[in-house]
Formats: sequence, C-alpha cells, structure tokens
Amino acid sequence: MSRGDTIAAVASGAAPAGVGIVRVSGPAVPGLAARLLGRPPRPRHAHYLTLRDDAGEPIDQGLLLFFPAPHSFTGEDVMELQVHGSPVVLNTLVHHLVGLGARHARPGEFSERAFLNNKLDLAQAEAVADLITAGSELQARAALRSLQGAFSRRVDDLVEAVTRLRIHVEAAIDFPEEEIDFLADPVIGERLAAVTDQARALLGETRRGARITRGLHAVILGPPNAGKSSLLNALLGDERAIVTEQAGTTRDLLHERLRIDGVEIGLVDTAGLREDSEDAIEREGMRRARQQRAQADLLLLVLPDGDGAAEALLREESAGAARRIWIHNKIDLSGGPAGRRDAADGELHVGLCARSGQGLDTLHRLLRELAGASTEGGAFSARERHVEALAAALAHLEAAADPSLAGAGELMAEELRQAQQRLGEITGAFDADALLGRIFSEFCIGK
Ligand SMILES: Nc1nc2c(ncn2[C@@H]2O[C@H](COP(=O)(O)OP(=O)(O)OP(=O)(O)O)[C@@H](O)[C@H]2O)c(=O)[nH]1
Ligand SMILES: [K+]
Ligand SMILES: [Mg+2]
Repeated sequence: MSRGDTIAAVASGAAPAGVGIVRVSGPAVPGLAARLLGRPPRPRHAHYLTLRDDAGEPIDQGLLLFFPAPHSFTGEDVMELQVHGSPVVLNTLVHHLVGLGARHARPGEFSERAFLNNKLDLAQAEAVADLITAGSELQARAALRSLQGAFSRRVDDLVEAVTRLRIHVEAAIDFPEEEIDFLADPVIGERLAAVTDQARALLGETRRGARITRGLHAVILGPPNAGKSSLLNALLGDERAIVTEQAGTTRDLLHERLRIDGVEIGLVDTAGLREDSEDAIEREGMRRARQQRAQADLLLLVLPDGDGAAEALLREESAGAARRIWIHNKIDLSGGPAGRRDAADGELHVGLCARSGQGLDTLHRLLRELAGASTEGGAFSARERHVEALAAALAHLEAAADPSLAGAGELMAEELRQAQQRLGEITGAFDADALLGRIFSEFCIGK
C-alpha cells in the first residue's frame, strides 16, 4: 500500500563516516531506480553504479538496493543507496532525488509508513526509536524484544481476553430474558478476575520496561561533608566532582551517567542538606537538591557512619521516597564494617569508604539489580505512555469487577469497552491521529 508520494532522506548516522545510506520509499521508487541504473533494478540485489547529477556529473559511486513492496521496511517500494559517508555526497544525492520528484522525509516518516502499512504496530515503531537511542546493552536488548513483538503480543493477548468477555456480557444484554441468569453466573466473575490479574501482571512488567527505557535515575543526598561528591567520583572511577574538606563545596547539581555491566544509571550529585543556612547560594543549592529528590527513582543517602543526627535528618528529608540506599561512609574513621548491613528497618544499608573504595563493590551490585539487570530474562522495553494506558485499562477492569455492578450488564460492558479502548492505544489498534503525530514527530529524520 502506498501513501501517494515518495520520500527520501539520509538514513545513516553522523557523517563523515565510511558509508552513508540514503533511503527512498514510495511509488516512484522503481522509476527512480531504473533512471539511476539505466535499467530496471533486480529486487534485493546489490547493483554497483556511478550516481550522476542532472548534468551527468558523477556524485559518487556506490550500491543500489531495491526492495519491492510489500517486502520492505515501510511496506512500500524502497530503495537504499549506499555511498561514501560524506555529508556533501549524501546531501547532493538527496537533493538530486528531490529534483527527480521525491520529497524530503519528515522525522520518523519511514517508521510511520511502516506502521500505517501494518509492518509494525505502534509499540514496535516506538521500540525502533528506543533501540536506536539505547545507551546500554540492557536497553538495547529490551528494545529489540519489543521491536520483535514481545510486548505487543502480551497486549494483544489481553485485548483478546477482554474482547471475549465483552462479547459474552453484550450478548447477555442483547438477550435480556437470559440476563439475570447470565450475570449471576460465577464464571463471569472468575473470568473477569483472571483478566484483571493478567492486566495487573502486565502493568508490573510494563513499569519495569519503562524504567529500563528511561534508565534508573539516582540522586545522591546527604548533609554537608558526608562524602557525596567523593562517592560520585568513586562510582564513576573519575575525579568528576570537586572534593574538599570545606562543608558546602558542592552548590550546583552535577549530572553524570554511570554504566555497570551494560546497565545505565543517571547519577546526580547535590549540595549538602542541613536545617537552614544564612548563605543564599547554599540555600539555592539545597532547594535544587530537594527538587531533584522528587524526580528520583532511587535516593543514595550518604552519611558519616555512626552519625545519628545525620541519619535522623535524612529520614526526614527522604520521607515518602520511592527507594533508598543508606550509605554509611567513612568507615575508615568509624571502624564500622564494609558492605551490606542488616538493619531493623529492613532497608538497604551499606558501609563503605568513598576514599579507598572499600565496600563499593556491594553498592555496584545493588545498583545493577535495582536498574533492572536482574530482570534480564525476557524483559521488554516500554514507555510511560504504555504504563498510563495499561493503568487506565486496569482501573476499568477493576470497576467492571466491582460487586455493585453485578446485574448491571450495561455498566459492566461499558467498563470493558473502555478497557479495550485504552489497551488498543498501546499498539495503535484504534485510530488516533493526534497520538500518531505526537509519537512520530519525536523520531529523527531517516527513520
Ligand atoms: N576519611 C575519609 N574521608 C572521606 C571519605 N569520603 C570523603 N571524605 C572526605 O570528606 C570530605 C568531604 O568530602 P566531599 O566528597 O567533598 O563531601 P560532600 O558531601 O560532597 O560535601 P559538600 O559538597 O560540601 O556537601 C573531604 O575531605 C573528603 O576527602 C571517607 O570515606 N573517609
Ligand atoms: K565538602
Ligand atoms: Mg560535594
């Protein structure tokens, strides 16, 4: 199926590079290919050719590959031109193709056509973007699983189960003489409970997938001079932050990326927190630190080992936080043990020495687990958008299962219909033009 016009763009990454690729998709492709080659192209064959401009001047020599519809990325006739990865050559070539009737592709337009031609569903198309921008092996592997349909299949299974239930309930409404019996049937309640459990399980995995895509965001908090910047440097294995014995050394936020065994974690160093300060700069630093706290998936709470007042301050400062690891630093001074510590609060506590690195391996291991590496077995990537849609679908399923709805077939059917609708948004099973525009505009050109 074709979208009418033919689009062209550089599809390869930053030039200069050894090879660059121009991708062309649309009905004009066979004609364009024949014109460039001087004869019709053979499908999926690497033709070696000299590409020439209108005046017959050579632009470059390279390869032409033709993928006839529907067996191509977009599902349309597609041509890929492999040339030298020179920005000048690539731009000249695209310009030449535009002169021959193609149009510059918009960002994400190739993927959008793939979606519109049913080559990919929406979640898979998003996985293409997430795979391309993956910053770690874990993210890349998870995105590839979603691209291959691991996530979409789970959503489709759930849609199928909701649909079957809906048909059942709506049939009962259409045949009112049987409605009473039918809606009292315990099988309905059981099936609804099973579908709700299925949705809840998938929501959990989708949240994990979104966390993998986003990458874990950890914020280091603690009183002045606790060794927060020393810890950041020790984790990164690099003297990124300034460390001095002066309390209040760090004022600004320092954002860094930490990679542990193919897992990526965002780390933020912050100004030391204390009750109050006369210093306007320090106060602003504390305000920024607290602002970061709200956005964190994980707080690394650093305190001098054995400092009860610091611990009390941090309990107050981190109340209601998502997840926290307590880091009892400077064990060389306290004489406390390195590594995991059992604590009455059941939370994660680690003794370490940021200066020597003692105990750091334990922290590395914990971070790696919290970042999702322990869920590697089959984890798929997802996005916040998917989490929201699934959570909304689950709420409708729970509403349908509400005992007060027993016997109210229409209300139950309506909740199921809405659950199905929200699930359909994930894979794009339902028409949603506004949604498409938003999703594909975030892609880069050539994708
Ligand atoms: N003995 C010892 N000193 C440490 C350790 N970690 C950090 N320090 C020292 O503690 C002092 C403060 O360290 P920083 O890393 O600047 O502490 P901070 O929490 O970032 O301080 P502010 O940015 O001022 O809030 C420095 O003199 C560090 O060398 C440790 O494990 N043992
Ligand atoms: K300091
Ligand atoms: Mg500091």
